[in-house]
Amino acid sequence: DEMDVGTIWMDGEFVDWDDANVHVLTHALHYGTGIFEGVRCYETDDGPAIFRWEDHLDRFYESAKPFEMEIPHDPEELTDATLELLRREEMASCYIRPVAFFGYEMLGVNPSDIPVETAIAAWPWGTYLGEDALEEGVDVGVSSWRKHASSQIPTGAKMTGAYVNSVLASIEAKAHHYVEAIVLNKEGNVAEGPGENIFLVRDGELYTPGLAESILGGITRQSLIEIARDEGYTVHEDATISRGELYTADELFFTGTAAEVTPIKSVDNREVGAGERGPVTADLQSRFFEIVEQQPPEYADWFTPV
Ligand SMILES: Cc1[nH+]cc(COP(=O)(O)O)c(CN[C@@H](CCC(=O)O)C(=O)O)c1O
Repeated sequence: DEMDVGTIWMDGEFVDWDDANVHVLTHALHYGTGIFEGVRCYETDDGPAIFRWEDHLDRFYESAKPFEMEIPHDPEELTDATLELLRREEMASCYIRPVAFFGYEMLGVNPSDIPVETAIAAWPWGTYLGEDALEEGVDVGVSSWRKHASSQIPTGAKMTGAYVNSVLASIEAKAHHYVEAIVLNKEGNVAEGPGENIFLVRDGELYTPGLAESILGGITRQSLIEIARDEGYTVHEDATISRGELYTADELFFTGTAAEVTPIKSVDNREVGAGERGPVTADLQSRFFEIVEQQPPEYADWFTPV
């Protein structure tokens, strides 16, 4: 199949893609008790380099904390395994998916005696929201499913089971012929996308919901905040954005490892601004891609060479 790039690292071994399997009574399959990361490696002017690897690896271990999950591999081992995987597969630009999960022992909700399994896969992954999404922008719909509150599931952690919320929102968006959803939190204010953070531009200033809005603290979000400020923009990073403000925004865009910087051109069939990628979005999008392709010295610590 088109994703098969050869080998996958599983608990210390490199195994063939087709042999990277788990038992059907794996705890995480039944109860959503896995944690994962999404990381991009970019082909830069100085060779392939992973974008903000340390930040993603930090979040990987943080995501395990609410489950009292002990990942039986230290950061150095996972870093070496990832670099070795990318070198073996000779992939310059790719998407890296580390995952750790309660494996197979016995079922029952409590995972405390279940062994933890860890795997790292990588494959080429193009534009997340469609071929022309980065240039043309995407049409999105506000979901009728609300984001679970961080008091119900820690939204700062990338827990596999939590993504049923994102899946439901995504199914609904597609059913309504939208490319993607925007999910509101239980207060009815804007949280994020199913797999992305969101930014709003109004009168040249940027606004993005903060952690109190039950969002994932995205690494691309953090990068865009820093890049925008370096470019002289004012950024409100703990904004509370109401649904109506989505309709009257000058510009909207998603950020994420997979989504990168994707303009939003309409919400619930209302055009955003001129109904196309806005000027501030275009400016920050091109600066983001310039950075990930050229590794400029001022952002050098964001890159781990392969
Ligand atoms: C809910 C959610 N919010 C925000 C983000 C952006 O976070 P960051 O990647 O650190 O900037 C992601 C990443 N979504 C990952 C999974 C996508 C998938 O379909 O699976 C990703 O972009 O890798 C989310 O899943």
